[in-house]
Amino acid sequence: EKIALLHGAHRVGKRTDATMEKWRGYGLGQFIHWGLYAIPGGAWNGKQYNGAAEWIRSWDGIPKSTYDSLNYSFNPTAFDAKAWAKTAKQMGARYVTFTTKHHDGFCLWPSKYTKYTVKNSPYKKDIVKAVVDAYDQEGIDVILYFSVMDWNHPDWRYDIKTKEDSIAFERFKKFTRNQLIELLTNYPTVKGLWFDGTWDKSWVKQAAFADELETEMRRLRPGLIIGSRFRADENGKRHFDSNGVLMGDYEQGWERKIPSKIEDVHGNDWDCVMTVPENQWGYNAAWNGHLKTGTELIEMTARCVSLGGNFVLNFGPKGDGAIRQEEIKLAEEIGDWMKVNQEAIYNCEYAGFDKQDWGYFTRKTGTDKVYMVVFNVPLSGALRIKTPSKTAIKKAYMLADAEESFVPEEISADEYFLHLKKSTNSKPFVIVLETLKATQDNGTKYEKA
Ligand SMILES: C[C@@H]1N[C@@H](c2cn(-c3ccccc3)nn2)[C@H](O)[C@@H]1O
Repeated sequence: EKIALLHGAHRVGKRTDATMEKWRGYGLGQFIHWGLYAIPGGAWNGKQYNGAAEWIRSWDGIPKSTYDSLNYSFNPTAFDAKAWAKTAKQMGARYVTFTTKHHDGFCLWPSKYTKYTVKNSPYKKDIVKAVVDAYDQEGIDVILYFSVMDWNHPDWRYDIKTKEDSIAFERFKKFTRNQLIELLTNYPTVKGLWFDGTWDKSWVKQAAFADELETEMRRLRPGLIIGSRFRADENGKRHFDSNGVLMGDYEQGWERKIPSKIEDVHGNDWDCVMTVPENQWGYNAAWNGHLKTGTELIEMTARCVSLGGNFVLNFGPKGDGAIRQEEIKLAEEIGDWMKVNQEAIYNCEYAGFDKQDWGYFTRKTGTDKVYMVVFNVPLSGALRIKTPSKTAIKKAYMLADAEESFVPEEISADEYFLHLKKSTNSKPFVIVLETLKATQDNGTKYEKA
């Protein structure tokens, strides 16, 4: 039984416009977390903090006013947005999500609405503009990350308990709206906004304001892409409203985690944003714990695309603006793989085949072309395929070398083995399946492989 909502979802199901269809097909994206937190890089007075480096201001023992004065030390002499964009291009990223303002409130653009910006730093220049222009030139779409929570702003509140809180937070809401309109006006080519810092009660109570602001931003920038993390409905429900309907254009809940089956995505668009270490977004000089390898990140990319989402890999440039060597190396490894196999990632979607242990199926959107992205060759060398009912395999061949083809062995109704030659693949590889859906008008049951 649906309940009446004024500020819940305003659309059921996926957006069908061209801008969103392009977003849906991105496959692989880059996240960049950069700001004052990159200067301490997870350590303060020689002491390493084991939390996320971009949250260091919030850790006990950090003198907040000293942290806040880091804008006077911000002078990234090695910052080169063109070099960043080239790295992203080389990796095969089709879009970038870039931090304009993180929780600490420092703005990487010269906002008119606060002094706490790059303009009041030795660097002075508009970093957001440099990034937008450089990525536009590489043909990589730009999404701007914006944290509503702003630890620096005197009117920010975690909750609204007193009349004074309420008066202050009204000022904060105006400030937030001003900055968002400013970003959309200054950088008209950006395709969307990636909101964060929206979980505290103060903002969750602003259902009507946030709903109206989202509507205003969409009017100002038709086609703008905004995810489910921006606002809550009037009952405080986030991501999914009180009727269980996703708010915004895609689900933004997959932070450092990936859905395991198609049912988990509820027929919505979604992106997964992922760190190389367990949980470091901003630059941390000491990367501890497990660092994901190139192959692991390629597998995460394939897994996301196989379940209809995009995989967005995070980079945390250093305080001087250079990207760290470990990230450059990962971008090269991923890029080398994408150069050969990008056809199985770009403009692909959930294939509708049963998941198999050897890897992931993706489908070229709107076609009968299916890709098998293979990570785990079974000891038998036989790759099992269970096709959707009445689907035949017309052809099967290696994406990297169409001459290397397979004759599927039918082992039961709609179930086949592809027998691999005893070649030792050290890297994930892709097999193309050209399938045929048996339909009434093609007469015969359907042609066998
Ligand atoms: C995209 C990522 N989101 C930010 C984040 C959010 N949170 C968080 C932590 C506890 C509760 C709710 C949210 N931790 N990190 C990270 O700082 C990074 O920006």
